[in-house]
Amino acid sequence: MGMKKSEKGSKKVMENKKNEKKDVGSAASNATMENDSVFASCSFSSLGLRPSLCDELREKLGFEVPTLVQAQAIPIILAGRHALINAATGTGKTVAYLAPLIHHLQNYDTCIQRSDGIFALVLVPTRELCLQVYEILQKLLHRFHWIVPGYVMGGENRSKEKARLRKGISILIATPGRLLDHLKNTSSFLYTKLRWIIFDEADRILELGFGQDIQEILHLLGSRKAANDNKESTVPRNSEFQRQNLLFSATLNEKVNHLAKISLHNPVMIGLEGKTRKPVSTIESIDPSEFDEEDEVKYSSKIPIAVDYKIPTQLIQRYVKVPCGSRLAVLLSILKHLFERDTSQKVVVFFSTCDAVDFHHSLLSEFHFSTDPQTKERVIQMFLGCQTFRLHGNMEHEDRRSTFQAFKTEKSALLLSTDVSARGLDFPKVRCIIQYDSPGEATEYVHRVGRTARLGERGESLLFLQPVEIDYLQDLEKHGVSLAEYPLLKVLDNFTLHGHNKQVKKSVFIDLHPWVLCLQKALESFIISKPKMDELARKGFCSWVRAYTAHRGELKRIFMIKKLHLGHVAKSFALKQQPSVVGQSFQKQNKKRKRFEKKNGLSKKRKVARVT
Ligand SMILES: Nc1ncnc2c1ncn2[C@@H]1O[C@H](COP(=O)(O)OP(=O)(O)OP(=O)(O)O)[C@@H](O)[C@H]1O
Repeated sequence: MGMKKSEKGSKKVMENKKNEKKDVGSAASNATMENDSVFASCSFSSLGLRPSLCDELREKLGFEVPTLVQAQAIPIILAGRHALINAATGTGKTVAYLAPLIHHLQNYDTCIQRSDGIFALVLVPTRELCLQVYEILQKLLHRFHWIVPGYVMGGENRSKEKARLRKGISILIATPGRLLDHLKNTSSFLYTKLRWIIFDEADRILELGFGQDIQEILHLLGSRKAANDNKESTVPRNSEFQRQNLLFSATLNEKVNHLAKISLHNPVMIGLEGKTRKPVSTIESIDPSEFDEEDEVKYSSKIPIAVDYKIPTQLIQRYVKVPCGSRLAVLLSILKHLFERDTSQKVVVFFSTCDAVDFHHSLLSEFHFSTDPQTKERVIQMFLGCQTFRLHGNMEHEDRRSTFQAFKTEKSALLLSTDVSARGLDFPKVRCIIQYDSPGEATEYVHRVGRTARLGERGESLLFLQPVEIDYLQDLEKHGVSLAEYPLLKVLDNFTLHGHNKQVKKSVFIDLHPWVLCLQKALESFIISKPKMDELARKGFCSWVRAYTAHRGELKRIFMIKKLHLGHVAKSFALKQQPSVVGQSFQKQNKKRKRFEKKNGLSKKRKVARVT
């Protein structure tokens, strides 16, 4: 390779670096930082990217101008700085890191070769995100055929991955577990020329419990420094370049702090306005030359964490308060309303467990409904006329892959998913996000709703809360997220029940609303008539209760299983009775709940509410 062999090559790299540093300032002045706009008023070439790459961005991805985060991050990354980048969901962070890598790799004097091994490593939390980044990379590298993209991830065939690594990959996208596996067991995996390590959705990687793996990966790659020390690991490596590590997420929390400390050297912060000692609202203020030794110590010892999360300003965020026993009927009603309002649209519903996804998926794929049970000639039709997909971590790898691709390309469809879809996935034209099971941490709320309203497009989100969970809104408020109430009764009143819709006085109580009662009855009859569905409902119920008890920290106070009536939870799975074989722990929880109700006089209140 050129720069390894020739002095001229390395001189050129140095010269390029100097020019890149100069470019930081000039690009900065071109990027207009308007708060409400997604795009910057400058061109990709003014950020310092090579013309051929700018052509590729335009021709292969259709990107004419950079987004704001791209305008901020690209010059910094081109300048070789470590960076921590925080920007709202759907604002173009992927290309913000891919473009500078490709710029550098196409810039080398002599073309890089497969035998050089990897130059850049992108770590992502999920398989779907791995594939998504790989696809974008493939498109961007179309004309730069000598730069080889590749991926390794859980679920794939190890030997095939080994073979691909042996042949050589220049930019590798990986999930942490599988990467560590190859680092330890694939002798032909060459990473002596590794120059960039990028953590996409850094906080999620850590939340998924990959912290230990990441430390080991950084250590094996020779890119880890001790937490209290700015020196990098002494693991030998053969690289003419300085390492450059980058951390990206729409939500940076305390967990990222340690990772930043051990992996970033004198980082530039982007998108943490007001939280850093030096404001970073303009690029000029983060000119690398401004950083001194004192900054370095401060920045590396404590990364400022944004308290307020960035949510697309055009997103309409609402919550709906639903009594536990009516949750299922209300979910189905809202979905029906959405797909009748707009027959061509995409909606994602988030659940807390894989079993809950399976149950609701089977139900929605099979449930028929007639609003007129009296007439002889009943018109029985599918309750929802749209195509329904499911996605979760317990699915077969290939099913997961095909669902992900199919939902991407569909024009109108419903996706039922666990949080495996919450991070980074870019499904075009998703119009509405429903969080049927609450997300727990506010960060997850932000990422789930971030699957809509991407890149300035419109979108709406709806959070289901039970009356006893309503304090969760305050938790979101603490992060600057406020939600308006969804007009549920108005939506329910619009459904017609043949035979008695005009006469029936509409109820102000959701659980006594005639439409809800009728639908709930039909759902329960449907489940009872299908043993397979009944089994799925029971499994869904059990895993839901387990997940509910797993809320952590502060949230335990809000999501308390003992505040719930398990019979009502069973109703939300269209089960007439609470499953009897639910294990000792649930029975214990039930007793606890009863004691709690007795102590707080809740059971009386409940009875009163039912009478009214
Ligand atoms: N400069 C651009 N011009 C037009 N479209 C763009 C541009 N940059 C990115 N996009 C598009 O914007 C969408 C969001 O981009 P991307 O997935 O990179 O966002 P993100 O910030 O990483 O989101 P998340 O936080 O959810 O991971 C994608 O569909 C992408 O193709």
